[in-house]
Amino acid sequence: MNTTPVTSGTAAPAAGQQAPAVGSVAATAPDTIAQLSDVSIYYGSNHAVRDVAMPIAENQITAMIGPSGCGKSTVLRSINRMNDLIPGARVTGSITFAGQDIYSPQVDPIAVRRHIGMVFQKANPFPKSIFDNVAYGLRVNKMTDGLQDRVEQALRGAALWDEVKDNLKKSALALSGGQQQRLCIARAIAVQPQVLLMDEPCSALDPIATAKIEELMNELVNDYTIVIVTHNMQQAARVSHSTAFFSAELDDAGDRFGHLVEFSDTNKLFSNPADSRTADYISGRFG
Ligand SMILES: Nc1ncnc2c1ncn2[C@@H]1O[C@H](COP(=O)(O)OP(=O)(O)OP(=O)(O)O)[C@@H](O)[C@H]1O
Repeated sequence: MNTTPVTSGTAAPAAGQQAPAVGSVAATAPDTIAQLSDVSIYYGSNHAVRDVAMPIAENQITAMIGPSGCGKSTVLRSINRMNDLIPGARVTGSITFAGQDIYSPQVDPIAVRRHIGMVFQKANPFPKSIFDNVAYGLRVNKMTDGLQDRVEQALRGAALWDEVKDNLKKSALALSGGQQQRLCIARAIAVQPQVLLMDEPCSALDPIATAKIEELMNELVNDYTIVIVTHNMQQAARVSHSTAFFSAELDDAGDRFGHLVEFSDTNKLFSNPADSRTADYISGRFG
């Protein structure tokens, strides 16, 4: 991997090129692009998530499952420093990306978010044209050489090009919910990140649109590393290579906190979980 630091001066790659990797890889195994170690996340005085340790494997899909409030979205957002945008939120422990601690003071969170993009639960296109939505991040990141090509590539990558190529000037808000979510994926991949974080990307979609996104994820994983939070255990079982099962417990003071119960190969987690709490959850006895 390249050793470009995550600073605001990170050079933009040319159209068609993958963004350079960040940092040295000395501290991580070759197929581990990110590593969470002893991660705790606070909202003010609320120690909401405790002691999470898990790897994120490169060019694989990692799923995070667990009951509501166990901290899945909180952990997901910590992987690209989106929690920085929430007043009072704080992360301790370490999260490395390509061997570099993304919370180190030298690291620019905006550069982190260009390398580690995000797609949200509810499609959130800007009230702009389809073209301008995809071009948005490219313009912000000054990646405007070959802009038309970059937009086309991103829309092709998100399996949306054929449906919109004759209407690029149309408002993104006129697209269907599933198309809007694929547009948001196109917007995220346009700046050529290495990791895509997806927070329940199908929860607002019907089964057909959901199937399209799952199919798309299977294609995207050839070029990107994907981490998905999902409430849908079947979805996690269908699409992911590894699964992290989170749960929530009460501490001695009666405060509720989320933690990682089990992380393993998806097939193993669903067929032969190591922890009885995982077994209870996946069999529907809890949650
Ligand atoms: N912006 C926030 N400000 C304060 N507390 C928050 C915030 N977001 C989450 N929390 C708290 O952190 C804990 C974990 O919430 P989080 O949304 O990460 O869980 P989750 O597993 O993703 O839940 P769900 O499946 O319902 O989306 C909860 O106690 C929640 O109240």
